[in-house]
Amino acid sequence: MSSNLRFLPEPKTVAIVGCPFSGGQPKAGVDKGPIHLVEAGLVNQLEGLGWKVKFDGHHLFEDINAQDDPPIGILKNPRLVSRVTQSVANVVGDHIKNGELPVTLGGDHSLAMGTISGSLSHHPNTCVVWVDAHADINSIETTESGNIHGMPLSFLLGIGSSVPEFDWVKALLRTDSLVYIGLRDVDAGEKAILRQHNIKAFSMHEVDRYGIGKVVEMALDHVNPNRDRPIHLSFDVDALDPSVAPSTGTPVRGGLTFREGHYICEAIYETGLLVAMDLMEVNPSLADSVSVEQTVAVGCSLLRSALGETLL
Ligand SMILES: NC(=[NH2+])NCCC[C@H](N)C(=O)O
Ligand SMILES: [Mn+2]
Ligand SMILES: [Mn+2]
Repeated sequence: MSSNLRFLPEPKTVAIVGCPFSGGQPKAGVDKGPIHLVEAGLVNQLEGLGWKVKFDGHHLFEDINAQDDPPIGILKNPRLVSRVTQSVANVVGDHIKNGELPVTLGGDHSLAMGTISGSLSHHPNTCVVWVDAHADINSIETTESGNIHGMPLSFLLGIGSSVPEFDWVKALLRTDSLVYIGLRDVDAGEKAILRQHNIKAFSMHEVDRYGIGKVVEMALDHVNPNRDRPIHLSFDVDALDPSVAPSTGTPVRGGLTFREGHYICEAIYETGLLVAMDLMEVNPSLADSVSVEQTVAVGCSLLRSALGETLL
């Protein structure tokens, strides 16, 4: 059987990049997300879909003492986040070079600075579909929290003043190569950035108006009109409604339904253009055990949908 993914040779191989990292935001526990996803049986589930699965333990990150990592401006843990995401960029890039599909499990969404850099290093023409309640595009000038998980896209796009600590991030992503789905909690400074750079976003308002089928089609028409560019799917579990995925650090009501979230993954798989996926912000320390189990299960099932599971 030949791979249904255009940029992936046979035998179709997924490399799980578990990233137990929480330094891009203040809540403990999000570093346990990847461990829970793997313990829930993710590897077997993907093998069940016909994938060869590579997973040899979670990524080990260097640690930097808090006192050695004072804020830059108001950015918190800047050196730690920079080094960790740089190592993730190398790992993800290497998997793609080896002909594998990297699936990165977060951990907080600052990790996407690494994963997307990794994708772009091998496929410079990659477009990004960012599924999130948040825009994660604050610059050093606009961030109010100083949490870098709210900022990865500004670095990747080269928006705002550069922060020397993040010099390794090559601003290789073009503003017309990014599209959002699911936004509903966007900071004032971020709204200004989206407007100024004409960045395409389908908020929950558009999901309500057009339906998810049309929204995904319009999103792909924007970044990938000829359906020939590699796609990096970065999925923040908080894009889903908190009733669907409660265990996450920054839940926002009014989110995607279970089916809408899965539809996005199914439709991206159907393009045959997926080259990398992130599943971020699962935090098993937040909420009760039933909610945790529910959130972890939904994370696994989103990943299965993006890797070809169908309903029939
Ligand atoms: N990946 C996330 N969950 N991001 C939440 C970001 C929230 C807020 N916009 C901030 O800059 O801090
Ligand atoms: Mn989010
Ligand atoms: Mn996010």
